[in-house]
Amino acid sequence: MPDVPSLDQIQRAPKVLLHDHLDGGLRPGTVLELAEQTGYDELPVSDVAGVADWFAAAAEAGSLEEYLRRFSHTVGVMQTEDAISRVAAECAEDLAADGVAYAEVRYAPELSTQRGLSLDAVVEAILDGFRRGTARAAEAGRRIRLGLLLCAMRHEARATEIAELVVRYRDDGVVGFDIAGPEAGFPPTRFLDSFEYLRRANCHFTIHAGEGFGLPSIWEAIQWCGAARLGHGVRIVDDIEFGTDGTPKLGRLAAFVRDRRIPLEMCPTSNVHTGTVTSIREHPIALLRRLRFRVTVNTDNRLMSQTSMTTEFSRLTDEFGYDLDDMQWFTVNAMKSAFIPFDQRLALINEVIKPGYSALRSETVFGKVADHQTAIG
Ligand SMILES: O=c1[nH]cnc2c1ncn2[C@H]1C[C@H](O)[C@@H](CO)O1
Ligand SMILES: [Zn+2]
Repeated sequence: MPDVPSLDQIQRAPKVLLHDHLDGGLRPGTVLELAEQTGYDELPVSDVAGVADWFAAAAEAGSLEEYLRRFSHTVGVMQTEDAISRVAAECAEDLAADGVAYAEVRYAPELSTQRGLSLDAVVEAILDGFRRGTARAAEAGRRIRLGLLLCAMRHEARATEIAELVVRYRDDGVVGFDIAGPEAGFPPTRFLDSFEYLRRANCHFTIHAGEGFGLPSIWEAIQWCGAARLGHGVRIVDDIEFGTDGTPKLGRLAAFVRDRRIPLEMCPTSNVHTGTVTSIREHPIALLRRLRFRVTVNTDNRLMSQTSMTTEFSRLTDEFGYDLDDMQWFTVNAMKSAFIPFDQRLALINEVIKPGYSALRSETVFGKVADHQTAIG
């Protein structure tokens, strides 16, 4: 019988997050305050509970396109350097409080240029916020390290500028590139020149693929563009068949993804909300974990999907009975797949993740011994 971790243990366990959108994780109260401070008057609601509920209605979106509509209001309040920096600082603090030891948070700087900010100013405001938030978390006794991924929006045409921005800020906390936004109709090869440029510059990138569109999108992301990781990648299961005896048979693309250990940045709750999967129970993460794909667990959008790393893991534990060993497996997978240098990843695995899980495991063992002694004593 596996040791199913308690909610408190899941929260305290060191976690690694590779896929989290800065504009998908604002505190509801911050959305309201920033709207007032920056003169943004298009919020559909005017109290904190109303804001939280309004964004949470994304849970009923049912399609990626509908889900994405909610972002116009978070982006709407992220148009000044102070506002962006505050959002980034709170993001660092919130993730640290959730027990995240390392996170790569992503944002599309082009979204914050509506009032004239330059792309560079947006990036600097985020990095400044990360520094302040990380320091505040450290003061509260929580250590977190953050990297920034810059996204280009798939339905716009600024990928070249954003790729250049990644190169410009690579030594200051920007660790990679991504494309985000509607997937159907905007295939990865639309940005092939940007991906080729980044490869020649030895930069890392992931691509949202296999969420709002299927295998062709994943195939392009990997085989044409050279993505190091897949954002979601859920629909890789379309390339797995089952024999009459239930034996899974991998198609060539699925086999390639597994053989090459291409990380899948899976976001279970978000996938339910975008209609990519019907429920957590039906989520392919269980099958892919069993088949030993390099699966990782992520939040995507904490505000819209009302989630956190603790919530994601507790939902998975409830549905699939995952224990601390499983949690550590997902976490080490994520740390191995991060875009920071190898020696730093290794240090986090050996000095933070493994000792953290060992401590939790011994707690469980000693807890049992203590219970047993109480029972016989
Ligand atoms: O799950 C997603 N798929 C594609 N795009 C997404 C997802 N979640 C957020 N985005 C978009 C909306 C944000 O405005 C943008 C940058 O963070 O990325
Ligand atoms: Zn995403």
